[in-house]
Amino acid sequence: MVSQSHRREWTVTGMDCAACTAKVTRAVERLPGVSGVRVALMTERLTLDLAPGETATETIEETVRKLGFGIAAKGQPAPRKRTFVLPDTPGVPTEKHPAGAVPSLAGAGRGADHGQTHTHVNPAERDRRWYDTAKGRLVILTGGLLAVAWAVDLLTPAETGSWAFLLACLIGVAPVAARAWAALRMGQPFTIESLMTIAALGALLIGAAEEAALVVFLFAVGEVLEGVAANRARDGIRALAALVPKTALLETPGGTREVPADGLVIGQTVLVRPGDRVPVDGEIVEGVGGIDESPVTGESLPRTKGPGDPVFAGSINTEAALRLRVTKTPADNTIARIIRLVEEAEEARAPTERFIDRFSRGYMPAVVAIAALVIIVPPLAFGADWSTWTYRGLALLLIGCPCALVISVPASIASALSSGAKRGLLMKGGAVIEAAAKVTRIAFDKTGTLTHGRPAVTDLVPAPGVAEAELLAIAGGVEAGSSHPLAQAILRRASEAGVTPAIATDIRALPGKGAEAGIGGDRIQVMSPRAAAEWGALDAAAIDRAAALEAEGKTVVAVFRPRGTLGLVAMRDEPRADAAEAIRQLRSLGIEATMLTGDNARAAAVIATGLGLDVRAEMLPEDKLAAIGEMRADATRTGGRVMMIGDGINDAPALRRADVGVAMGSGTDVALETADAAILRDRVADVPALIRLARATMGNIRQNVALALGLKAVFLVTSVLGITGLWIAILADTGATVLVTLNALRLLGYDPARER
Ligand SMILES: Nc1ncnc2c1ncn2[C@@H]1O[C@H](COP(=O)(O)OP(=O)(O)OP(=O)(O)O)[C@@H](O)[C@H]1O
Ligand SMILES: [Zn+2]
Repeated sequence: MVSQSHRREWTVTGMDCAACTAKVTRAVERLPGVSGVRVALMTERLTLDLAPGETATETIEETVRKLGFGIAAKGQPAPRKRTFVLPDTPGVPTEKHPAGAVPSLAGAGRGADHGQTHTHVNPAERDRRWYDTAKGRLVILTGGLLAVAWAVDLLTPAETGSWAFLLACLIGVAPVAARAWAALRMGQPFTIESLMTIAALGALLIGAAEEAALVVFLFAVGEVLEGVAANRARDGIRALAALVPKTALLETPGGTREVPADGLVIGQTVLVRPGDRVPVDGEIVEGVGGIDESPVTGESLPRTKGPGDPVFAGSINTEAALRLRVTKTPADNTIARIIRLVEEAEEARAPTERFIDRFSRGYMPAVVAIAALVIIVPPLAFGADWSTWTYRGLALLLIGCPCALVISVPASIASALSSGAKRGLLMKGGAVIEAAAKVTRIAFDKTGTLTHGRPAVTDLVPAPGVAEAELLAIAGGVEAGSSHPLAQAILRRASEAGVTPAIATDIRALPGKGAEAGIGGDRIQVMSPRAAAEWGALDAAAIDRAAALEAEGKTVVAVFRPRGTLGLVAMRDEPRADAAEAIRQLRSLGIEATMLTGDNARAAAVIATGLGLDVRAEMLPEDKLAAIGEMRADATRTGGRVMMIGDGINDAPALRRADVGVAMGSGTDVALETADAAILRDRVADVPALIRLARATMGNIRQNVALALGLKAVFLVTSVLGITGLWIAILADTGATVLVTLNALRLLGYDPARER
């Protein structure tokens, strides 16, 4: 049976905690035709898998609305709560250009737009004020009623006053009870609203009308505060989405036209004026200028780019007018993929989070049962006063709300993900953060990770009777089809020397060893001296010479054919400037770093000694996999994890084998999907930064869980003992939620680059 379910997305607003998302999930998954439900708190996204032909979206939207949340199809503006304004970036004008003011490439000079700095406000993201929302109106309603009741109480006999409080409480709790009722009808008896309603009505029963009215008001205030805090945590993700301009200047035969950026197609040419944000991933075809990629990669220094260089959507063109050829569809932009990754990461739950989820599911009913016992047992068993113990039981009911506990983990994780994304550190979710925090060993790929990955030819050693140019031409011929860094080095040198590579046939790569091809009737091999020696291709003098070059930290390849050796080519790849410092930082974090390389042992040792880390050289790709397996077995014994850092291009298997595979540098574009994490800048120092961020996040989560549980525990005891009352209970509950969210927000300002 071939049935194609389809996926649809909505934006759901007003969810402040994981209890809210659970409510939505459980209500929607019961609807006919719904097979898969995902609700993301921080991105406010509802994703449903619907049966073929299922279009009853009205029922879905109606259901969510009944629960008290706002909903709109993805891309439509949904009712919001706060104004969201992108921080003003000096010198960056908005993408709105006055009609007729579109400059041509020739006319657009440096600073064409200077002096006109606007604040970028995305109208779709313009939120409503808190007091416009249902929760906000509840605050005003309950607060107003409470004030009136107090006035009545002051000015009239006590009897009338308590009637005023009764009325205030009943009217105030009505909207809450309605939401509780809606959830109850969808099979969810225990929600914060139902607890609240029971507590308010119970307080009325025992004659605590004034306090009941106050509790309803404080509950409403708490809801608004929670919403504000949750929204703050979301801003990070929204800021990313707001980076890409909505319009682009498309070049057409009829001139330059302003078009929606999301309608661009590959191959079109767009104009990017100085000061503008780049609207799309593309390649420069004309113009040279500094590109500030900090919004995308976190790299703060603008890089000078010219024709042929790639640029990312969302980066800022700082000085010159540029003409770009569109190379990626807008949906496939690097920034779009980063946003998707952060969003999906937020939905991927960490083990800790799953545990808390399970815990809180059984927790609500347990709280209700305990509260019932507190109310019933003392009066029945010991003849204690009913109203005293009812009061204490109700307080316990309010304390029992698990909101703070349930939001503690996702709030920290969402903050950490946004904080990381801002700095070009991407992690795919809570599970990755948890594993990264536990890393005790890191395996580094050498080429392109610890080194620049752009070796240069240093020595050409032709065999007697062979000309340098001939050696280069033949080696270049074999390497012509290869993207291996060594091949590129040889080809660059050939082109610099004006040597045309020989024409080669049947080129074959020998992974971890070299390459071979047919040239002029001979089978030519370009190989590591070690592999060449296995062929018996090198004489003693050549072996000595290769060893001497390798001892200088160079990578040597031998070029030979069955009839004899043609010579040696030595190349050198410089370590990245910050690599040694990064390794030192890792060591101070208690992490053991090892370099894995296919390169020769002597050269590898020279580089490793310079950087101060262990090395395992002359490894074939499968050896690297085995080494990571060993390291994992070793680390897990002590509860540690193994991280592998590579450029993501040819080491994807090794990245997958590690507990945490991290793709680093420019190749990450390719690796975003396969690696667990990515470091967008070419910086080794971002590796310790990633570890620090992960550890800080786990620390933050521990603080949050302790804070939530601790506050609850303290007030649980004081409520049962009758030391604190109903309104303290509700304050403690929402207070804990707000504190936990604020604590999580501290991660947004956490600078993982700083050693502490
Ligand atoms: N295309 C090639 N041309 C010449 N030599 C090659 C080529 N491919 C591999 N080799 C030889 O095999 C060795 C190992 O190559 P491999 O690709 O496994 O490692 P690498 O990528 O150079 O280094 P690392 O493991 O640090 O990334 C190289 O040092 C080189 O001697
Ligand atoms: Zn809640």
